[in-house]
Amino acid sequence: MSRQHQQIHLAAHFPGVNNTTVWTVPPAGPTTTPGRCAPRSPALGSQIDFDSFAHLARTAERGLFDFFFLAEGLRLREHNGRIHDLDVVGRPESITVLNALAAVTERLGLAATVNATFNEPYELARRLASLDHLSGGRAAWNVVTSSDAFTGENFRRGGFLDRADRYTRAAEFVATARELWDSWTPDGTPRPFAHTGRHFTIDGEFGVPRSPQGHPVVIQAGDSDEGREFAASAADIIFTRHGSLEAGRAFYADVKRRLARYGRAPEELKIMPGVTLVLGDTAADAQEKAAEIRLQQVSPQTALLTLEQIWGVDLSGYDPDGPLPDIDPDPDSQLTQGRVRHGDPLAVAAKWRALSEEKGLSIRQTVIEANGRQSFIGTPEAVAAQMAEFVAADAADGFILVPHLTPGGLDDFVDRVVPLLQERGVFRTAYTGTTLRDHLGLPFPGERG
Ligand SMILES: Cc1cc2nc3c(=O)[nH]c(=O)nc-3n(C[C@H](O)[C@H](O)[C@H](O)COP(=O)(O)O)c2cc1C
Repeated sequence: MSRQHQQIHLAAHFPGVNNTTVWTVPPAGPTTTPGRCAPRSPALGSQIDFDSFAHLARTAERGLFDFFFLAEGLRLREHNGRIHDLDVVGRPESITVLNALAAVTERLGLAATVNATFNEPYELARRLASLDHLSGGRAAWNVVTSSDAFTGENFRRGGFLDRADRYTRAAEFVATARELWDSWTPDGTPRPFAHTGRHFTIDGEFGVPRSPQGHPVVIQAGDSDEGREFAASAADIIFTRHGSLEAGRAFYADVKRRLARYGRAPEELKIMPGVTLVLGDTAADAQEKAAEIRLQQVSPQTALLTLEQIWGVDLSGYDPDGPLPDIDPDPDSQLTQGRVRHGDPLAVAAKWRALSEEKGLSIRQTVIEANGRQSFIGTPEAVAAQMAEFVAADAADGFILVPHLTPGGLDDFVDRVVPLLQERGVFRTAYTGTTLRDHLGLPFPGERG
């Protein structure tokens, strides 16, 4: 075998739909100020400027990454009319941004998060096939399934589903999109399509010729049993939150085991956790930086609102630097609005109380301790070694890196860690193909267009 080492796949996540990002661009003033909230107006400029997207994408391509990834937040998280102070407002629509990035990159895959609940197959299949054409075979679709009424209110028809239906719709959506993509022959002849199903009944002729990848790469993000099953049946990549070695190994084994049921080989679905990292010249330096970043990511207001998501009651009267509330959560509360779900509120509250008591932590310190851990902290050598170990131990096939600074947060990784991964023989030293399917080593559906 020429390849002794398991190869790592890398993607760059452009932050911006929650409080991961510490908006210190440019770095004015001390970065150590506790609880410094992102000023909205300077942040607004850098998150919309095309230069920000282009910088991160070019950095990822310089680092020979597999793809660039845009998340999507259709509505800001809100509690009692209060919006999370570090959440990003006003992010441009993802596929539009990726079409523009296709013009300033050559090889990098371009992945858009688009919701299967609030869109329609014909239109989305057309836009993704168009991106695949314009980029020469680099398009990917992260299929998300948020279906809450709060987000649904944005859409004309109320647009939300029962939780139980969100994956049946997503699965039929992806299958229908693939019927449309397959309706043109590789030599350029359109054939009529007709789809009759529970969620969609459509027929006609698809407007876009077969694209270079045949089917844009499909990514799934969702962690429930139905979500994993949907990924095993239909996705090329899973974007997961399981970033620790043990949780990663359990998730990896569980998901790969499901593939055989669909006649698929384990390598046909790549598992890529979203991870954060902090590099330092020494281990102590990295730990110190990591603590500063955690403090910035969890402002006093973020700490209280995070707690409200669990407790389900208005906690605005509590002091973020004081102890946890002694009242119990309301598990049936409608107070919290948004995407983040922490699991059973009573169980989470009990866990957080125990943590706070054991270590003598305030509300804010508890949230930081429970939620704010970075995945890889250390010198470039240590981080490269840990990443290689993860992949060798079957805890992941690669990583979606979520930098905490935009747009320069990946520069250090590309300059200092990528060369070390290459030296270890676990990461490419040049792109060998032109499409995202080539980078990922994924099969091409049907005949190559
Ligand atoms: C790693 C990860 C990233 C996600 N990113 C997004 C996103 O960018 N936009 C979105 O609307 N939902 C996002 N979701 C939410 C999922 O699509 C889904 O609605 C949610 O996880 C509930 O499904 P589940 O019960 O299967 O986990 C993400 C979920 C995960 C696990």
